[in-house]
Amino acid sequence: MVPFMTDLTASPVTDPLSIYRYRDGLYAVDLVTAALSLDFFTWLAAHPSTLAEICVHHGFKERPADVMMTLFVTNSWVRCNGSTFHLTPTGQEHLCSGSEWFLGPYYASLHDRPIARDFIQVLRTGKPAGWSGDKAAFDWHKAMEQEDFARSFTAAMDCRGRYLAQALAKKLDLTGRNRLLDIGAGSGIYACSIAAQHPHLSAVVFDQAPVDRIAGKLITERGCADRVTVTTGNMFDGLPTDCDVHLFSNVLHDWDVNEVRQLLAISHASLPPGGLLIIHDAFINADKTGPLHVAEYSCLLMHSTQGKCYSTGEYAALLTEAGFTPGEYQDTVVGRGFMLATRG
Ligand SMILES: C[S@@+](CC[C@H](N)C(=O)[O-])C[C@H]1O[C@@H](n2cnc3c(N)ncnc32)[C@H](O)[C@@H]1O
Repeated sequence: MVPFMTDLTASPVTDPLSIYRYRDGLYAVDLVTAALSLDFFTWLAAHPSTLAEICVHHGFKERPADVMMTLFVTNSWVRCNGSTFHLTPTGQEHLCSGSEWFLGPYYASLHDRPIARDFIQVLRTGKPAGWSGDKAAFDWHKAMEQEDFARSFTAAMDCRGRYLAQALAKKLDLTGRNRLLDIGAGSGIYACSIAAQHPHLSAVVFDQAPVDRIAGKLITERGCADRVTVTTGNMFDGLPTDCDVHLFSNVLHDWDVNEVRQLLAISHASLPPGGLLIIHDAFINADKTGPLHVAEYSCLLMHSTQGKCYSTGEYAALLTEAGFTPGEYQDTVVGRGFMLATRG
């Protein structure tokens, strides 16, 4: 077999963790600021509430409210007893007006930051920022149909994936598997890295135009074209049926729970019995108490996409409902990891 031109099995010499962390966690402070601008913590101290009660009282939608409460629990400002959220002593002392240690005014000069203001809209509409009725606003999915935006977004995913994909590929046991379908593949860096690490596999990169063309060029440049091909399509319309491994890498986190359900059902319908599904992403833990950097990253996704970082428990339930047998979560690098599931 001819080796790929780029060694996609190589790891970097140094650790880029802090560089990923700044980018991933960037929006969390704006969500904290938004909550303080509504004096949310003072209200919660007086009214311990379930997520549904918080949503009803404040007119919030469930997806953004869940991301917000997960951030606060993860920071130990709020705890969840049963299904009721209460302020912790830290939250009561530093986040409630009336306390001599209240830090709200320290954040007041940040209230008008554009992202903090967006968060109030996202909490109230449930729609990603820019989708809330402003026609001129940014629509990520529409933008991805434009060549220039698709090229720069795909480059962003590609450079991030160069490190994450080799780490994932090294942890996967794909013995006895033949052909991988990388769904919403972007540049194809995951398909190429997995094929490089597992030389018996072929792979299909599945994405829509113009990302398909961008991926095709990169796959050729990396010397992977003899084993990695591109198929163009809309994943919501169905998937090729000739693969025994499916990969959703950083795809499900862009979508709300109904679309995740739909995508898992489509994957189930296209895999053979015993087929393997890999979800590669940043996962909240099962009891939704961390990790902090994933709770922070989820703020960015909640702001800009229709999704969030789902918990391992939420994925296990959705996978079971779709007819898969979910496996344990496994870590890779920089707060990412994967869950495997077998098609029943
Ligand atoms: C966040 S990127 C993830 C790219 C890559 N899997 C990774 O891990 O970096 C989401 C990808 O899903 C693709 N996508 C979005 N909607 C899609 C659809 N309906 N059908 C196929 N691909 C889609 C986008 O074009 C984009 O490449």
